[in-house]
Amino acid sequence: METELINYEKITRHIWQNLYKKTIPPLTEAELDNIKSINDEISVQDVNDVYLPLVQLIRIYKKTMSDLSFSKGLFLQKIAENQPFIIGISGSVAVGKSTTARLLQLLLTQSFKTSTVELVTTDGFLYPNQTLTEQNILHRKGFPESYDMESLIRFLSEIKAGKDVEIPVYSHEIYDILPEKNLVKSPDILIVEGINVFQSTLNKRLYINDFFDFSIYVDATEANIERWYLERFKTLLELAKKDSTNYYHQFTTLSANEVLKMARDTWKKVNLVNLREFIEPTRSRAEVILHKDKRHKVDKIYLKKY
Ligand SMILES: Nc1ncnc2c1ncn2[C@@H]1O[C@H](COP(=O)(O)OP(=O)(O)O)[C@@H](O)[C@H]1O
Ligand SMILES: CC(C)(COP(=O)(O)O)[C@@H](O)C(=O)NCCC(=O)O
Repeated sequence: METELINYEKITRHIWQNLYKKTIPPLTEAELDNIKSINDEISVQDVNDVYLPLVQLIRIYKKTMSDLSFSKGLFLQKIAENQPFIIGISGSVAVGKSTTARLLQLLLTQSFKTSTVELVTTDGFLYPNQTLTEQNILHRKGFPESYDMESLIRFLSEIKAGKDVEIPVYSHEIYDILPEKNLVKSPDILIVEGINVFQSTLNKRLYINDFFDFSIYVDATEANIERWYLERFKTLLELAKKDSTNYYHQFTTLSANEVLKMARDTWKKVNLVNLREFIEPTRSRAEVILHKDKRHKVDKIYLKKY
């Protein structure tokens, strides 16, 4: 990991948490309640020590992006359009991407009071089960070939151009793309979260990173991520018990041991393979790497130097 991250500044939590400490106002009760509504396990200490300084850093990137775009406009003797600021968040399945993304959406909404902040997950760009089955790659769901990357890039390009865009939605409950679409109204800030956001189209001509103004990789050890995956799997099955339309309902009659075996199998044969072959190799495309310990507490931060 250390040579791979040669162009990163490694920052301990202790140093990071003291950055900007005096300029950040403490969270209000209402703001704390909002955070707990995302996931009541999120540590308030982490929000204060790690995520609020991160928001300050994003503020710097946003200002720089807008200054550059203004200067480019002067050079071209054209009035620069206001472009949305796009943040990409990647990492393994079950590492905590969606929790981080929702937390960041909330903190950015609170911090940039006049800006709209939208969040999109890239699972909506998975091919529908029918297409995956026709191509005999249903078992490869989550791997690069299972995503319609051209569509994802078209979406990002339209958002950059300031348009409202309709996108497909994936349901974990149904385990497929839903028939209805979601309208993403042209935002000031867009967060795009998914295992594939630092990857390219299959022909390697276009890289999704080119659309990002800031990017985060959420990192942890394989053993911890596996544990979070297994725990989440158990919760999903619990929730599916009463809902016969849920994809996981069919597994709710299995014994606890059988469930554990099945989840371990999926982790080992699908998600771990995907992590090692296609997700972790994209880690060094992120501006910031947030490394979490076994309790989801961020213990190390890496910031790209150049
Ligand atoms: N900061 C956090 N604090 C506590 N639990 C977390 C945190 N981030 C993620 N989790 C838990 O870890 C599991 C995986 O998180 P999730 O955001 O669903 O991952 P991903 O979107 O990467 O698949 C979930 O059970 C979630 O509740
Ligand atoms: C839909 C996904 C490919 C996307 O992962 P996510 O962006 O939700 O982390 C993944 O959650 C998934 O379903 N993988 C297939 C193997 C499994 O059922 O875990």
